[in-house]
Amino acid sequence: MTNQTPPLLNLLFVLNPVSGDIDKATLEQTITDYCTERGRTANFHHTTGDDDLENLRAKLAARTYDAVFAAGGDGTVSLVAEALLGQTTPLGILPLGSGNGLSKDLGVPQDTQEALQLIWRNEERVIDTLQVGGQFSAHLADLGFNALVVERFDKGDTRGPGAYIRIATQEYLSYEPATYRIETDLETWQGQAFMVTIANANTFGSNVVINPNSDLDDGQFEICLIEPFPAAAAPGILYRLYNSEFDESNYTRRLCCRTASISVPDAQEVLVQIDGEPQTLPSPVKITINPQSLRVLVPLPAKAK
Ligand SMILES: Nc1ncnc2c1ncn2[C@@H]1O[C@H](COP(=O)(O)OP(=O)(O)OP(=O)(O)O)[C@@H](O)[C@H]1O
Repeated sequence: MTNQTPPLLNLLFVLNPVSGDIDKATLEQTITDYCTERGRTANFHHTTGDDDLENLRAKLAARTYDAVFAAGGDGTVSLVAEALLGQTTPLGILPLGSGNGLSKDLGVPQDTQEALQLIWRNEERVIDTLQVGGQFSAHLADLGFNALVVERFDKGDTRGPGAYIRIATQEYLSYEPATYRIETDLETWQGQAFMVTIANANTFGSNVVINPNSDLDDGQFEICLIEPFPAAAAPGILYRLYNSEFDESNYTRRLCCRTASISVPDAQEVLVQIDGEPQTLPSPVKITINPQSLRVLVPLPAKAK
């Protein structure tokens, strides 16, 4: 569902200074100039990495904004989305992270100057979000291989896509898939998996399409399984993942559902990656949907610009 918005005049930009290893020294001035030229007011809030959700909520409680833009990667987008959950204020995205998955799913331009056009040419879309083990997720969460790589990435000194690929290659060589038990409102599946993705959206920031042809606003989500595969099958699986052919592989399956519970038999806790952030959660991990819970700004369709 999309709606034309009234002019957004008073804007808050939530800036993550470290995301994506991108220098943002001149970003505030660029945004301020762009907004001033178009009769908008730009306000700024910087994340610190500590108590960011509480601090942002306090800022939003103290003053009303017409829209709040996340200027960072998926973690920053998720932070702002959670602060705006269930409210009428829309989320805008300036993609400035390592991967920027949700912005790609929403068709937001990856170039900052082009993305800034969202402040005056936009429409609003209302999307679903998820609760994964009690934690908010606007985009994608997973257990298994990717969660492990994200945890190692998070502990490392280097950000950006190059560091992610280097760690993934190292971890793949020694990775042992776990057994998962997945109970949804419709079915039960148990078996070994290389990774288990809980998908509200379609595409990882790396452009891997883990959940093709699914909607962000259909009241349901998908659990996308990649089962253990021989090394010789890896290039074929990767090819399918980059070409929206997830269901065409012999090693993949998708469960579509409204609620789910995922456990690793005999494990008390599991490592879960949620919107790019690694977390250790008690097993089983329960997943529920927050239907139509977040307003997001998306570009106007091409013919309406
Ligand atoms: N000032 C800061 N100093 C250090 N870490 C910060 C700061 N502000 C936010 N963070 C941390 O940044 C992380 C979120 O980064 P974000 O996801 O936006 O960018 P990214 O990881 O580079 O990109 P992507 O998620 O697209 O791969 C969170 O872990 C958050 O705690």
